[in-house]
Amino acid sequence: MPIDLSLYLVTDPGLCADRGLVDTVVAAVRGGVTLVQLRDKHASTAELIGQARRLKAALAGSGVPLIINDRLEVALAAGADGLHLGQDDGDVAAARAALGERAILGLSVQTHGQLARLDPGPLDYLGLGPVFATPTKHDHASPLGFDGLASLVAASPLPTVAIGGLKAEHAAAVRSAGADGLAVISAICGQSDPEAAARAFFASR
Ligand SMILES: Cc1ncc(COP(=O)(O)OP(=O)(O)O)c(N)n1
Ligand SMILES: Cc1nc(C(=O)O)sc1CCOP(=O)(O)O
Ligand SMILES: [Mg+2]
Repeated sequence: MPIDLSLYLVTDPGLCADRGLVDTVVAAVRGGVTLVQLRDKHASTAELIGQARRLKAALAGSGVPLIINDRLEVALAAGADGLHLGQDDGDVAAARAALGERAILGLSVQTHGQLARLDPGPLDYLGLGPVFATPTKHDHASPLGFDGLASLVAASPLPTVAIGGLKAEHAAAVRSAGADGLAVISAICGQSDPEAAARAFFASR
């Protein structure tokens, strides 16, 4: 089945803390989120596996896949639906071999050079960013803006999702740039009503 990248929620332990990770994700899915990524740069492997299993149980029956950020062993142990890797997070061909053909495998891309060097074979989608500077990721690359995003999308051999500083009011411009969807953290995770925050991304459709 093709992946629906329309609205991709990436979680953050700090921003989701008030409402709790699972409640935030469940509410966001009610609001229309189509894909969820568990991203926690500080949790131990055991903690991440526990979080992933709880999220997977909460998403059961929703049709929304659970992707794990960075950590192949967590994706495997938790039976997650996929993995998202950055440029320095490991070998995509090895990840595909370990996860199997049915898993969803994504890769972050920031430059045309990275695009030119990648082998799309093992991959399902690319995360392109950051569109804007964002305090949520301190080590992000130079912002692309919408023109830079459109240029990468046009050269991409795979479906794309834009990320970095994106809010509901950017949905139309991201789609005009040709991306298949938006990935967001703070526009949903940090909000008091994650369901309404997610719904707002579809308001201008
Ligand atoms: C959908 C999506 N796109 C890009 C990223 C960033 O991945 P990476 O560059 O590996 O940075 P970290 O998220 O690991 O800090 C992502 N997570 N998801
Ligand atoms: C996880 C992540 N990756 C980025 C990239 O550019 O690859 S930007 C980013 C953080 C996105 O958070 P927010 O939606 O709050 O700006
Ligand atoms: Mg990473």
